[in-house]
Amino acid sequence: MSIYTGPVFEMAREQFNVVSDYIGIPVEDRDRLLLPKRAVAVAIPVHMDNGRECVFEGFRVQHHLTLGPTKGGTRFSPTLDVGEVAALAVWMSWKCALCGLPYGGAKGGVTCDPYKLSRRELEAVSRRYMQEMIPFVGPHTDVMAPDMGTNEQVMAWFMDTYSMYQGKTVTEIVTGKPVSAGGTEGRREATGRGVAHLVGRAMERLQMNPGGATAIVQGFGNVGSVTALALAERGVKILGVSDHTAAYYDRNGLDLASLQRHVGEHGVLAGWSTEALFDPGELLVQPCDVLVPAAVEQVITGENAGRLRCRILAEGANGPTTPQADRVLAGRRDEIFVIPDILCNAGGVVVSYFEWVQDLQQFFWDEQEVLSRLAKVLDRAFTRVMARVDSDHVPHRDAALAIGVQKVRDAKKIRGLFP
Ligand SMILES: NC(=O)C1=CN([C@@H]2O[C@H](COP(=O)(O)OP(=O)(O)OC[C@H]3O[C@@H](n4cnc5c(N)ncnc54)[C@H](O)[C@@H]3O)[C@@H](O)[C@H]2O)C=CC1
Ligand SMILES: O=C(O)CCC(=O)C(=O)O
Repeated sequence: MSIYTGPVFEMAREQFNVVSDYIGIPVEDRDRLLLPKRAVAVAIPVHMDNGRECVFEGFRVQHHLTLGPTKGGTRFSPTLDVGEVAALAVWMSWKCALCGLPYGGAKGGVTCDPYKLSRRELEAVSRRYMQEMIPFVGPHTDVMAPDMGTNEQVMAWFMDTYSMYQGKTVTEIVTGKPVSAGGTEGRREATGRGVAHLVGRAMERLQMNPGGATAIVQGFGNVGSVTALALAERGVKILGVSDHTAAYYDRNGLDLASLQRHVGEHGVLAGWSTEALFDPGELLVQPCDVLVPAAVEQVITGENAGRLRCRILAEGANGPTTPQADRVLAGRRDEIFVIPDILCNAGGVVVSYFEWVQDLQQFFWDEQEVLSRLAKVLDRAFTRVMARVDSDHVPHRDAALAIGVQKVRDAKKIRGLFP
């Protein structure tokens, strides 16, 4: 029996099969493309502040090494399992290939609740996780980055731990580090800014004006908060936001600066206001021009997809939309413009690629250079996806996935990995 089980991996498999049918990949070639090259599971013993020892489970899944090292984030979440990590690694592969990055996909993480760990405990978990992973990662093997539940500080601890074991500083072992520790300008904001940039491209195509448009954002961490701010900078009014502790809605628009101050002080949205409190489940189906799921998987489902009242669905999160929802949305193609996750949130890994390149060269760019290169890569990917949608009349997700999957398949074929 496969170790890759669970609803999130099944979702990645179903999407892959839909696209394989579309581009004609024989059934017997599919496992070679879908099943990860390697999966590592480690135990992470940590002395907790209460004096007890707690052993956390950690994972790293490297999907394929055909185009270069593997690349992808690290997730700290209480429900994480190897099936979810593998799905996220598979999606990283298609994303990197779609954007023309010289990487395979990877993902990793620890089954823990970062909101319940003290700073000392978080540092201990982070350092021990990297220490256990040292034999399996490297600047030309597998390069980690942040994902849900981790941040620049965790990346700095990863880099420091790896470097201590090498006896020298190896900044290129992880991306998403603070600028002061060898990171690049623009990485922290890259995913959210990329989402807003692509919303802008979608609006151009739909002949919509961002000034006066409205948005709702689920998730108010790195991706959600930066997306909300970047959309607001373009003139979009933010009507609703949520995180795992609270949801707020105001049809006149929310005060983003105040929300950000609150999260900066308290770490979560809860406690910001009593008047604007809203039912989190209902937030996604409120009328708006742009809906941005920027938190967990599988929030747009077969049940609520028919009730969405947005014009653009911009998938900041990985895997927010189930295949059942995709079937509903396919029937609503003229009403809802989907920017699929592997395109929509690619800004993060694109700037991670720039960070890796800069670290390898020890030659650093200014923020303007990072941003203009980011826009170029995202524009190219957007144009390619839209060209495929126009020529083949397929849903946007299928077009994006087809480009990514085909690129990996071609590389494997030319290297002789298929009979
Ligand atoms: N950080 C990055 O550069 C990238 C992140 N992503 C994806 O974006 C999503 C968010 O990641 P980050 O912002 O980095 O994580 P984060 O840890 O900074 O923030 C996650 C946010 O989601 C909220 N959240 C968690 N469960 C929720 C729920 N059930 N309902 C509503 N909100 C919930 C949290 O409270 C928090 O506000 C994930 O799907 C991640 O894989 C994708 C590409 C790059
Ligand atoms: O920046 C990276 O390398 C990966 C970011 C990530 O985890 C993602 O795009 O889902």
